Amino acid sequence: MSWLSKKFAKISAKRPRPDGKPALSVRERVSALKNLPEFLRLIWETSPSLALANIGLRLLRAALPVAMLYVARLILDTVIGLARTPGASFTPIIGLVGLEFGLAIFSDVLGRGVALLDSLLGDLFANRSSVRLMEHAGQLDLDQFEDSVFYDKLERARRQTLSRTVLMSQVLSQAQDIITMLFLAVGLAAFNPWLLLLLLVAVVPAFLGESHFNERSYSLVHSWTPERRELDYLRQTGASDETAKEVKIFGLSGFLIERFKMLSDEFYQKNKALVVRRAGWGALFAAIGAGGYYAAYLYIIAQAIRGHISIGQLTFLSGSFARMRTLLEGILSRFSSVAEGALYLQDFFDFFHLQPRIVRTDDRPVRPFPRPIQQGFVFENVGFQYRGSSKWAVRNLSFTLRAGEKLALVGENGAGKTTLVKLLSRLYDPSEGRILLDGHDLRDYDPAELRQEIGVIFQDFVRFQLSAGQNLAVGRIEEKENTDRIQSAAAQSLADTVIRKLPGGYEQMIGRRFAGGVDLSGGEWQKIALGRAYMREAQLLILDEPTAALDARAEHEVFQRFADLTQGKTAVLISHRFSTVRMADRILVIENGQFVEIGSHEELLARNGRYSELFALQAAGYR
Ligand SMILES: Nc1ncnc2c1ncn2[C@@H]1O[C@H](COP(=O)(O)OP(=O)(O)OP(=O)(O)O)[C@@H](O)[C@H]1O
Repeated sequence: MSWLSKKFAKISAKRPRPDGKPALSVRERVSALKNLPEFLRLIWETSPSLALANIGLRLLRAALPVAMLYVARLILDTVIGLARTPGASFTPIIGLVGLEFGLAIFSDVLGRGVALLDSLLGDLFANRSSVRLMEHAGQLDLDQFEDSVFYDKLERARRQTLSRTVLMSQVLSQAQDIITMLFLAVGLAAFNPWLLLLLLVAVVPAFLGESHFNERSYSLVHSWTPERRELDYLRQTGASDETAKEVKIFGLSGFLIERFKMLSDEFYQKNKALVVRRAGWGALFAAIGAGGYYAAYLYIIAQAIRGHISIGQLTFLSGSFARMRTLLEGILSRFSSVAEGALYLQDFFDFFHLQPRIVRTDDRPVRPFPRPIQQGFVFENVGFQYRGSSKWAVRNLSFTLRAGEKLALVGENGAGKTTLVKLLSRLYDPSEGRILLDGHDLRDYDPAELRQEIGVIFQDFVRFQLSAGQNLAVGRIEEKENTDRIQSAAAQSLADTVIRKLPGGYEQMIGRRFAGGVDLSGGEWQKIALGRAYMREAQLLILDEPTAALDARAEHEVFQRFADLTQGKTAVLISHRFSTVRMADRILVIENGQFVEIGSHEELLARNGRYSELFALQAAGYR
């Protein structure tokens, strides 16, 4: 078995069988309907005026079919009457035909009005949902983004924002058709109530079939969310500017395509089996429905032949029956797709029910943030495990980051340096132990205020596809219009030398994603990202390998400036270059997430421990 097929077999084994027992019980499906009131409330809030207009037009539309059938009946009876009376006047028939014409035009106008309002309301709703989605995602914790179950929820919610507008039209059309049905049912019941029963017999099998297949289809799509996400990822990786370079160099195209084909083919086959069965059963149920209609038709014809009803009534009744059958079929099958839509809605709401844990809560009194920080940060036996990982990324970490000191973190790849920085900025909370700021747990401060006081530039900083000025301004987005501040941050981080060379200066779009964008070298991007740290008036600055891509001269200059510009501020530096590290007041060495030693460059060299060993190793490389 190849590596790929083994991995695939593992995935398939984990997934509930879509063609086996349904993933969701009937009770769950019915209970999903409880999401509809909340959904309708959201639609109403999107635009009460559009929603009201929509309901008004639909109510009018609901009454039209019965009115049109009734006019048609009058026309026929009048025609037959006129045919039997030689020399009779045409006037009544012209009036009736004119009325039917008017109703037809009115119906068309109403139909277009409803479609227009649906589309406007749907667009507004989709926009509003996307905004809510982004707002909510912005409040969630970083570790929630690193969890694949969360990602599946996010993915389903994202897909929902657009397709829910379809559900909206369906729910409204459902209400409209039910009202039309009631009007028609009154006429039919007055003639013979048994016809209503016959109608149900003709339609119910189709409804049951539809609901069954809808549920299967939902289970299939639901259980395939991770793979569909992978398919999107493969499609994106196989054809995007960001990956093109490595895909080409390593000849990965075939590998990606093979994986894509395998996954997409399996989904296609599963889905095909389902739709083929659905089509077969659908045809059978449609035949039962047609049988019911023709039985009723025969009965009504017999009544007309016996002279119990007029020809006009015959048309009215058979028209009502045919119309009701289509309506009822539509209502019932729409009911199951509304129920299905409500299931998807559950995913949408599930995402919004996810709550961040790192928030300001009422059960802990919030301390005002110290300005300035007096003592500093104390790590007390801090340990952290990433979600879903049994390994400790850091453990038993105890040390002090004094106020105003420059602390460098040294350790091999994977030692836990970035994790430590994420704990310091409360992107995560420790799994054990605690971090104190001026003697109080970090959790006693407002996380938003804490983050305002911390400026972090990560090694994998984001290359925003925005203008050069905006790329700096993201460090303090409230100041995006403050050109003086942006330019001074650029000067401090040496980004000004990069921006000066750009044809559009600060307005120049950078990155290649959009038209007119200019790409930068790794070091140039880094200088710009570094400028973000200077945009902030943070008391604690953290630079996680901020100079890795800089040349030796630029790095030296950056750190000279950094030392000057952060006078009196607390700073944490992560670097693999000892020439940089030695500039710090103290150096903390960690290994496999554990504390090894701490002290100044000279102290650590004198101690002859791990630091001096690593230092000697790097120095040897330069000799
Ligand atoms: N999001 C994550 N989920 C699970 N494990 C993670 C995650 N990020 C890091 N780790 C693990 O935690 C440990 C510490 O990683 P960390 O990124 O803190 O190391 P680092 O010292 O910054 O490394 P480097 O010098 O390579 O940047 C590593 O074993 C890593 O595999």
